[in-house]
Amino acid sequence: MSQVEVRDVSHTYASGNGRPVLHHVNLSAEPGEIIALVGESGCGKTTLGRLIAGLYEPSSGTISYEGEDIAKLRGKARMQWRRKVQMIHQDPYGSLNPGLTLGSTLAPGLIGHKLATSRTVEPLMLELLEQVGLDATPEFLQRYPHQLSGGQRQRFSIARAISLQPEFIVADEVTSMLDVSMRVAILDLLLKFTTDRQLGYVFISHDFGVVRYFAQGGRIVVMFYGYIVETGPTEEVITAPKHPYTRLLLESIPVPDPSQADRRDGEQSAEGRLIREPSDTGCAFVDRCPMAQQICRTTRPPLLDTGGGHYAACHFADSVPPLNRLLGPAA
Ligand SMILES: Nc1ncnc2c1ncn2[C@@H]1O[C@H](COP(=O)(O)OP(=O)(O)OP(=O)(O)O)[C@@H](O)[C@H]1O
Repeated sequence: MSQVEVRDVSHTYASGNGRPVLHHVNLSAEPGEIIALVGESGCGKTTLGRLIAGLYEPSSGTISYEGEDIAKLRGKARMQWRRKVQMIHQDPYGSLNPGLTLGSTLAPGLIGHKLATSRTVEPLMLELLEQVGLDATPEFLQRYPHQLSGGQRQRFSIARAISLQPEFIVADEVTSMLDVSMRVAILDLLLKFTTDRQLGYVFISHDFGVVRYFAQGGRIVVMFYGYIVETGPTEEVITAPKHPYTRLLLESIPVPDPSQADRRDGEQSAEGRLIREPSDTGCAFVDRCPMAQQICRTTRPPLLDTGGGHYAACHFADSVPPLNRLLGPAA
C-alpha cells in the first residue's frame, strides 16, 4: 500500500470556466519518496497539491492516505491525517496570520495535537526554531510575521509544518520568492527532514534546476494542461525526456553559457499559455508539438512505460530526440 494514492482524479473549479483543470490524474507516493511536479503556469500543479493536502475535494476520483480515502475520514482518524500531511506555500507571508506572534502561531497546533502541554510548549517551540536555523529565543517567538525577512518567514513556515511531526509535505514553489542565495539553504533544510524523519514530499516547481537539486533520487511528474504527460526518475527525465513537451521545457531553459546558445534547436519556446484549449480527443499537446502526426489529433496517447519506470503519454515516445545540451548545474 502506498502512502499517498491519487486515483483517477479530475477537478473542475465551481468558480472557473467549467472546464476541468485536472484530467484523470493517477499518482502514488511511497514513504520518504520525493515527487516533483513540474509544468508551466496554469497546468494544475497547485490544484493537485492542494487536493493531496486536503484543502479541496476532487470533483471525481479518490485521494487516499495509507489506504484510507481522505474524503471519508472523520473524527480522530481525520485529525491524525490532518497532522500527518502538511502544506508549505509559495508565499509564507500570505499563509501566516499577520496578527499572531510566531509563538501564538505555533502553540495551538502543538497543544491541540497533544504534542506539548502549556508547560512544555515553549521549549519545544525553541527547539523547532533551532532546527530551522532561526534565533531560538523567547524574544523571537514574540515577533510578528512582518518583522521577519522573506527567508526567515519561509524558515518559520517550515518550522510550523514540521512542528506537527508530519509524514508527508506538499511544498508549493517554496523557494520562488526567495533570493537565489537563500534557495539552496531552504532546499537543504527541507532535504534534511527526508533523511532525519523519512518525510515524503510532493515538491511543486516550474524550475528544473531546483527540481533536479531537490528530487535527485526521486521522481519527476510533468504536467501539461491538467494531464500527466511524463513521469520517471529525475535524472532520466531531465537527460532523456520521452515527451516532446518535457523536451521543449528543458530546451527553453535559458542557457547560462553563451557558447552553448547556438546548440539549441530553435524550436518554439515553451513559455506562455495555450492560445487554444486542447481538444477533447487527441493529444492535449498536439497544437504545439513539433512531432505531431495525424494519429495525435484523433487518439489520446495513454501514459505508457517506456522502460525502467519512465512513463510518457506520447505515440512517438521512442522517437523523441535526445537533448543536444545538458541542463546546467543544479539549483
Ligand atoms: N480557486 C480557483 N478558482 C477557479 N479557477 C482556478 C482556481 N485556482 C486555480 N484555478 C485555475 O486552474 C488552473 C490550474 O491552476 P493551478 O494554480 O493549479 O496551476 P499551476 O500549475 O499551479 O500554476 P502556477 O504555477 O501559476 O500556480 C488555471 O487555469 C487556474 O486559472
